[in-house]
Amino acid sequence: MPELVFFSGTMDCGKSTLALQIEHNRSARGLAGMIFTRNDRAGAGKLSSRLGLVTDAVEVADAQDLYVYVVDHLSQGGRIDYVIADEAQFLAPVQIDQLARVVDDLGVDVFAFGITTDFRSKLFPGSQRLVELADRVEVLQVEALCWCGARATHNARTVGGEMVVEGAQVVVGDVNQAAGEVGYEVLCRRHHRRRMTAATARAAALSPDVLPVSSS
Ligand SMILES: Nc1ncnc2c1ncn2[C@@H]1O[C@H](COP(=O)(O)OP(=O)(O)O)[C@@H](O)[C@H]1O
Ligand SMILES: Cc1cn([C@H]2C[C@H](O)[C@@H](COP(=O)(O)O)O2)c(=O)[nH]c1=O
Repeated sequence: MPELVFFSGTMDCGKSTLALQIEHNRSARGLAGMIFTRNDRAGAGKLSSRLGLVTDAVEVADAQDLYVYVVDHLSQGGRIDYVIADEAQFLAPVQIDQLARVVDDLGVDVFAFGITTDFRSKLFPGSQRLVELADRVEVLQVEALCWCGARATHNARTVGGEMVVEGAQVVVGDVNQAAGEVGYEVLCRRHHRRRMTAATARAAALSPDVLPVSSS
């Protein structure tokens, strides 16, 4: 049975790497994939992983109908055995419905990859629709870690290392950004709730208030 599968996790947990591996394994066996992406850090029309691999992809536009795109490709004699959609959190809910239709009406597997929640721990609309429609939601096996060593489950947006909670839902960026820049850090829920990033935890540990009291 063809499936709509949502591979979800925090930022930096290996989603794009897995997407590239699925693409590699299937194309190595002569299967043809259609790869969609949106707002990849490597630029328009790219699917990239932090491991350095990158491949060309179709950059999805705002109002693009993904079902029609796939049907057009097939009717022009193209072949599509599976679809990969990376950065799927940035797709509109209606585009997720179109991907589900690709599975149901065309019998093509769709593998979608994305983060579930934003920096405020609210669902992205595209991810919400994926959770609602997917045949399976798969959490990636290689877990990203919070600075405390616990499994990271949440994405924090940072400015100069400090967590911020105001701003637009979509700001393309990366983890480990230079000081002063807008970046992201993955945290466990406990530290996301307390807005405690690696930098603020380090600063708190160095604060004189928490140094051991001298006996002299
Ligand atoms: N220098 C490195 N050596 C080994 N693994 C790395 C290195 N840099 C990144 N990674 C791996 O790549 C993962 C990020 O992969 P990526 O596909 O870009 O993540 P995602 O798409 O989920 O944001 C990290 O969690 C880590 O496992
Ligand atoms: C939490 C959060 C993330 N983003 C952006 C930042 C990155 O460009 C992508 C996630 O990419 P990754 O391959 O999973 O690392 O999403 C955003 O726009 N808004 C957010 O709240």
